[in-house]
Amino acid sequence: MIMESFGLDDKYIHEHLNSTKYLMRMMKYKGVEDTKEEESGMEAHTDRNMLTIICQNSVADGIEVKTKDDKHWIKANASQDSSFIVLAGSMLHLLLNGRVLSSVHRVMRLGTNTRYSAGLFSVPKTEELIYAPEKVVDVEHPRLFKPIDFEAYFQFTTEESGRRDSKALRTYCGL
Ligand SMILES: O=C(O)CCC(=O)C(=O)O
Ligand SMILES: [Fe+2]
Repeated sequence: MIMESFGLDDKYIHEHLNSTKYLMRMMKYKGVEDTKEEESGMEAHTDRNMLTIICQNSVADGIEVKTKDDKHWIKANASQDSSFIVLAGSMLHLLLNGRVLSSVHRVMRLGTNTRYSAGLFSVPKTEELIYAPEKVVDVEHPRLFKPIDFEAYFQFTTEESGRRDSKALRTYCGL
């Protein structure tokens, strides 16, 4: 499991799991008119939650992930072995002190067929402040973010149009 490989023990992981809730969302994207090649389905953004698992129907791939150098979009097609796409959100980026990147992604509507997707979003429960544990902080990896209240951060991103801002986390609580 991802957290164990970062040296976090069972106790920490259980506390973390107990502090997480799960939301499931089904999404439907209309196909484009056959005169058009492709159109936006969901604009570029970074998920604000912890971890997202997306399952998209084979009719239309759709999800594209931005490369780290910010120059290209790559189609994030589910492989033949697994039909899921896993995306790290801003909260996982904060929790692991930047060691996992939360990718900027978007949905494109390609072709005339309707695209359906199902997303499972793990979301921190609001009572707990979220911060990187000492295990992932050291001289080479100084603490990047202040502890935050997820709900307050979420609110910030809606007010400051931060959903479109891939640097919203840094702006809000960067050290
Ligand atoms: O519908 C999809 O495939 C992805 C949706 C998405 O990125 C989101 O809801 O954050
Ligand atoms: Fe997303």
